[in-house]
Amino acid sequence: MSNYKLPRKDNWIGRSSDQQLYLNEKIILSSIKSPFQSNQNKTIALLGYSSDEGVRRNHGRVGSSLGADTIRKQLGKMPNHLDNNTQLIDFGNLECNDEDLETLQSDLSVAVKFILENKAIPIILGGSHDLAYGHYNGLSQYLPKGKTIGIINFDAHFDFRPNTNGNTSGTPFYQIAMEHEAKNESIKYMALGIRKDANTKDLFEFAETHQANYLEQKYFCMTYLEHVELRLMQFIEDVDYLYTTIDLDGFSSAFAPGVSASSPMGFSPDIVLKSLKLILESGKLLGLDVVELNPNYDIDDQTAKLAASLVHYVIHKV
Ligand SMILES: N=CN[C@@H](CCC(=O)O)C(=O)O
Ligand SMILES: [Mn+2]
Ligand SMILES: [Mn+2]
Repeated sequence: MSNYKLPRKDNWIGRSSDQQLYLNEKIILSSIKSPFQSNQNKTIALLGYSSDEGVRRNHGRVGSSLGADTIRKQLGKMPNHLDNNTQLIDFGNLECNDEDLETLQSDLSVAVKFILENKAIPIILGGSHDLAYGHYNGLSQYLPKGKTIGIINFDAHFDFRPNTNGNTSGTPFYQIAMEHEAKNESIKYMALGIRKDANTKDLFEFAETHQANYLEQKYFCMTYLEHVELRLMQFIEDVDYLYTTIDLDGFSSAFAPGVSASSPMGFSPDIVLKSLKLILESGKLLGLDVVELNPNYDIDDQTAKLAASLVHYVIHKV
């Protein structure tokens, strides 16, 4: 794992209380290279994916390589409501230093599998959305054959672009779909918040021909809560495990300006929290990531704080 960087204490700043009232006091820094035994009831493992290459190849605005550390800096300032039997570990970052995105993705798969084998729950901090390909592969390599993983993607985009010219932030679910197709299986995928003005006709056609579930942005809101919950529950019932990926560019830019491709007409945090509640209560969540934070375009740290709040919600409910 040549791209691996150890966790840094200076990413965990904030108030100190001597009673672990804050997450910067709760966090444990550990190396992914040394086996750990989770001796607690629950262990949550944070790992960063730091690369701009996927966005660069996808013609986007670079800066997501700074995302993981920026989320940590906000998360550490937040209150700790975890009980003493829950461990929160920072395993540091996987960083792409030589444009070798494909190696970074396979390093991520190895790391995710390692985390699961040690009975911890992986939460990957991004980082561009190409990390989804590595994250998903790690989850699937960990599971016995025959178990199904449903992908729930909160996103303005399908990310079904062909990877003919290499993997990018726009290709992860195309790659997964094609690998399933080669085995005569179909991808179990649900995208929430898809924007018609941000996905071309061929991407919608790909979604139809590959039985992908999706809800357009105009229906992914509190007005249609019952419908959203029904569609989610139907999807969750049909799979053994869940992989959840939150692309911050799906949120309205009123909430998340700090991304590569912002969405003025995006969704709101309230409907995402309702959806996450269902996902977490299903007990099927295997791994989760928050992707595409680009601090270069953030305003007053709003997007970083939103990302940290989402992680805060998940770690306290998982
Ligand atoms: N992960 C992002 N994927 C989007 C980016 C859109 C854009 O840059 O405008 C996509 O490829 O469609
Ligand atoms: Mn995406
Ligand atoms: Mn997106």
